[in-house]
Amino acid sequence: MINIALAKGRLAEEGYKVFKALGYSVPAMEKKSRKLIFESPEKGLRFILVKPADVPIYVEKGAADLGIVGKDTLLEKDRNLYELLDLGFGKCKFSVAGLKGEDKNFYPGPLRVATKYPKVAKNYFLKRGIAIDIIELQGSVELAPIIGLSDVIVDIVETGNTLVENGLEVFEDITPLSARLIANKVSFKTKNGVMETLIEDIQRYLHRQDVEEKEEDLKKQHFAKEARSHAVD
Ligand SMILES: Nc1ncnc2c1ncn2[C@@H]1O[C@H](COP(=O)(O)OP(=O)(O)OP(=O)(O)O)[C@@H](O)[C@H]1O
Ligand SMILES: O=P(O)(O)OC[C@H]1O[C@H](OP(=O)(O)OP(=O)(O)O)[C@H](O)[C@@H]1O
Repeated sequence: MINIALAKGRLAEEGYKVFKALGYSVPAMEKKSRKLIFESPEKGLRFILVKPADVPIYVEKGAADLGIVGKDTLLEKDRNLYELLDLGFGKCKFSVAGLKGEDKNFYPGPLRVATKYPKVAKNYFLKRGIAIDIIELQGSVELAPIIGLSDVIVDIVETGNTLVENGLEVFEDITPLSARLIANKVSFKTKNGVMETLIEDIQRYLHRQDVEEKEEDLKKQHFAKEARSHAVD
């Protein structure tokens, strides 16, 4: 049996879609419920739904053989495991942001930084040689600069809507992020045959997705060109 830890929330949904597309569906998972564990003995899989921040520890300790989690969580938790694949969904970035128009020179500091990701923030500002005070929050970090709790935030930005709607803007981008497939180091060796098949299946699926996306882009470009040429006629 292969145990797979999925980060409850947006990544679990996308992650499950990958397994479903590969024929490893577990119909019970598609129903709305409060269940946290789903087995498919005939397919040799068991999915467990855990808090995003807990996925790395489940995998490091071997409670899960595989996991799907954001690169943001991997950078923050820094656990001893294998990062196998970039799954291409859950795309966003880590940024430093603050009140619009207040992108001040960060010196002399210390800069007050509100974040759910203290390790990432410390590493980033350490490399920049900027002294900081971390204000660790569990969410809604965009509030901190608005009410004067911090000078800036370090957080995930996807569309940028949360920043805009709260009168903030990106000052600096730190790094791009996306969902990753991770593995327990021992399971990777001992359950090698089954794991390898699963990983190869996922790789083939990602490749197909990539090709389909490129074809779709080409089609869009073609139609846009046609529309432009008709407009000129
Ligand atoms: N706006 C976003 N766009 C794309 N991916 C995101 C976005 N926000 C978060 N993610 C990714 O999804 C993961 C899970 O985020 P989600 O919002 O579901 O849970 P969370 O708020 O981090 O955790 P919790 O449920 O414990 O509060 C993040 O770790 C990140 O990789
Ligand atoms: O750029 P956007 O598309 O607006 O997305 C960014 C928002 O998404 C995440 O919040 P989440 O929904 O996880 O809520 P949280 O504040 O509880 O972390 C992140 O912390 C930002 O607040």
